[in-house]
Amino acid sequence: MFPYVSPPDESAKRDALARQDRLTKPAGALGKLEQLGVWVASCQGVCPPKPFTRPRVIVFAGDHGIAAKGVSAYPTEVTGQMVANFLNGGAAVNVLATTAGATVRVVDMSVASDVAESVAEFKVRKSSGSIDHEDALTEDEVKAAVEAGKTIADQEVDGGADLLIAGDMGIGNTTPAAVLVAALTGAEPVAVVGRGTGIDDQTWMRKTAAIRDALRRARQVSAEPMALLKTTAGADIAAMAGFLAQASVRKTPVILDGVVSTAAALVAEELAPGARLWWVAGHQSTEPSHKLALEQLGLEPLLEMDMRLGEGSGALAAFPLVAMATRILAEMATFQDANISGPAD
Ligand SMILES: Cc1cc2ncn([C@H]3O[C@H](COP(=O)(O)O)[C@@H](O)[C@H]3O)c2cc1C
Ligand SMILES: O=C(O)c1cccnc1
Repeated sequence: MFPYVSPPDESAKRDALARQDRLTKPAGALGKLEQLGVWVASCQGVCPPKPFTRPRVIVFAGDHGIAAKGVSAYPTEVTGQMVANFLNGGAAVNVLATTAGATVRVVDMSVASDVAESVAEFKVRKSSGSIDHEDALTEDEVKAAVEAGKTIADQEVDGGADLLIAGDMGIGNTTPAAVLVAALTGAEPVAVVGRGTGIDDQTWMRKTAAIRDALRRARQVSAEPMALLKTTAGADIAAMAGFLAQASVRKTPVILDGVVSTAAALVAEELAPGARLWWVAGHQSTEPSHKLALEQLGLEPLLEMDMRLGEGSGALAAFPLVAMATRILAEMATFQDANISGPAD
């Protein structure tokens, strides 16, 4: 389904590393901002790198059958209501994107209600199977969802997007995300269960039992990414996996968000090995399985802000750092340009 993913450009990386040392600062003094700038240059295949002109957030919305088991602090109808909020510009993702200079697109992959025709082009179904005892999707549905994610990445890159973020909206979605992380890292249910939207202890117990039951089914197919998505993800998370894989095929850098986008990323790395080299982790959310997923991908989060929202919010909070890192490498004067003495020898 996905062609070979080539890694970011080594020669641009070498040029970027060398240029960092020529800029008017003590060598290494901008710390991780320097590494980030080098990563951007290697993704773009050019040094100095180009400042981002069209960072894009795609919010993948979908409901989850498992929500009926009482695993969230909020009711299912919030998913559709939040899609309307995104379209009206009133959600956290809208404000953060505007502040960061990014734009937002919403895609209804599997919301339980009909929200807006305008964002339902790729809609696969309403909600998903209750993963504690049945598959989330059928074979055809999972293929359509991954294909939709792939098409959306193509549309965005063809439309000029030079940095991509996948956000999530779906009541109950931290349950399938936790199951995916457990299935792909070998962790136990209690190590991956989190408080999601802010659940109480009773709900936590129901959620842990749901994760345990779903994990029993997921483990049987954990070596086959499409079967794992069919068993465990909804159409929203499956589309996100296709989107993240295709972003790397299209050599476009991605900032990962929280536990839901990172769970999708774990599967994307299975679908398209090497894709992870095109991603940075925007933040580490408070969900315990997010840390496990990031470790498995070998990604260190840029921020730790105790955020637990999704929607792309953590990735957007990190975007200004990525933009700064890029412009530092592109626009700072070198010692030679500014006629400043280099290190004493
Ligand atoms: C108003 C509201 C806005 C949100 N935006 C993102 N989420 C996030 O919280 C939900 C996941 O947590 P859980 O698994 O506990 O349901 C998802 O909708 C996710 O996108 C929201 C949740 C709510 C209530
Ligand atoms: O980690 C996240 O992105 C997250 C956490 C809680 C609820 N929704 C998303």
